[in-house]
Amino acid sequence: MKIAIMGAGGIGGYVGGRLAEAGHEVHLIARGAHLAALRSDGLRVETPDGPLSIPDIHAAEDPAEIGPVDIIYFAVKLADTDAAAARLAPLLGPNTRVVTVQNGIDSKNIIAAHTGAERVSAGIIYMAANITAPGVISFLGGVQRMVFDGQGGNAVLAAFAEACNATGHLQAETTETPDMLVWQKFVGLSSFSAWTSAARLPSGALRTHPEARAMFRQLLEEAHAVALAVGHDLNPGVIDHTISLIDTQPPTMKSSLLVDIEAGKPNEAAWLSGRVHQLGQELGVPTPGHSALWSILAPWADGPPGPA
Ligand SMILES: NC(=O)C1=CN([C@@H]2O[C@H](COP(=O)(O)OP(=O)(O)OC[C@H]3O[C@@H](n4cnc5c(N)ncnc54)[C@H](OP(=O)(O)O)[C@@H]3O)[C@@H](O)[C@H]2O)C=CC1
Ligand SMILES: CC(C)(CO)C(=O)C(=O)O
Repeated sequence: MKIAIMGAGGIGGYVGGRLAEAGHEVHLIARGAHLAALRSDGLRVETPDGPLSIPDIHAAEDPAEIGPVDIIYFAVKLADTDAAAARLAPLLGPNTRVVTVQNGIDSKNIIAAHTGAERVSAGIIYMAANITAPGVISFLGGVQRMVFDGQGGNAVLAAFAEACNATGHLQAETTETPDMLVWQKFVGLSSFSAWTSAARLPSGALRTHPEARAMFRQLLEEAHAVALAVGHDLNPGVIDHTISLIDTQPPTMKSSLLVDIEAGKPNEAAWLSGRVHQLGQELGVPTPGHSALWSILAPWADGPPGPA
């Protein structure tokens, strides 16, 4: 398949690298020092099973250099979504689909405003990866699973899921109920990311602490109540499911939000815990835990606060 990766960071760089390794025509869209390194030295992905190196990966800044593709795998941070989606036109052919597994509940609508809703397949990804140096992605190991909208058996999306599975690393499936999955992840991740980021601690140090553990459940309950108020009839089992998921992951696990804060980067808190707080206010659903943690995280949303 011909695949463009819009945003070749932790997620996009890893997924693009695996698909290129499997022989697909993958074009990474990047910028700045990362683009320069991709062009001069290629892509390097560090994994617990050893490094993956693709010296001749295609890397471009301008989508017009690439032309129409089968799949646009859309993986910029949420704050960059509108600007990046506005640049997709040269990549669109008659059957092109845009797969977004970005966190939060907003990316589908933002992208659709530029491409038309029929092209956008939204979903979720469970994996942890980040850029550790220009041209270098680090995958920490563990789960690497994505699920995205199959749009009633769309052939391009089905072929993309098959291509991912055939890498022997990525696990992909399509679903006909993507909103349910996106909201389930939103409930879990808005809570997990605020919990780990406000404490500046990985999950292991929090999940064994009784008060911190109780706060995680409270955050999940609040986000679940917001989802119900919006009209997403999520099973309350999502709360225990998320807790047991976190309990079975390595104790060193951090949210991508905490990784960004520690790296001094802008972060997605406004789209996660901040969004739970905002929806709670609008819908009259109490969210005291999220509101408190969002007030702690908000000054860091655009990067480290300046001097007082
Ligand atoms: N990382 C993770 O473990 C997980 C992330 N996610 C979600 O996946 C999405 C992507 O996250 P992640 O991979 O961490 O993000 P990264 O910040 O690692 O990568 C995004 C990349 O996109 C680049 N970019 C942004 N805008 C443009 C543009 N207009 N043109 C070219 N390049 C651009 C960024 O460049 P620059 O650095 O210059 O801004 C950066 O290199 C997010 O929504 C995140 O929540 C979901 C699950 C886990
Ligand atoms: C918790 C995790 C790593 C699960 O994929 C995630 O989605 C994130 O931190 O953004």
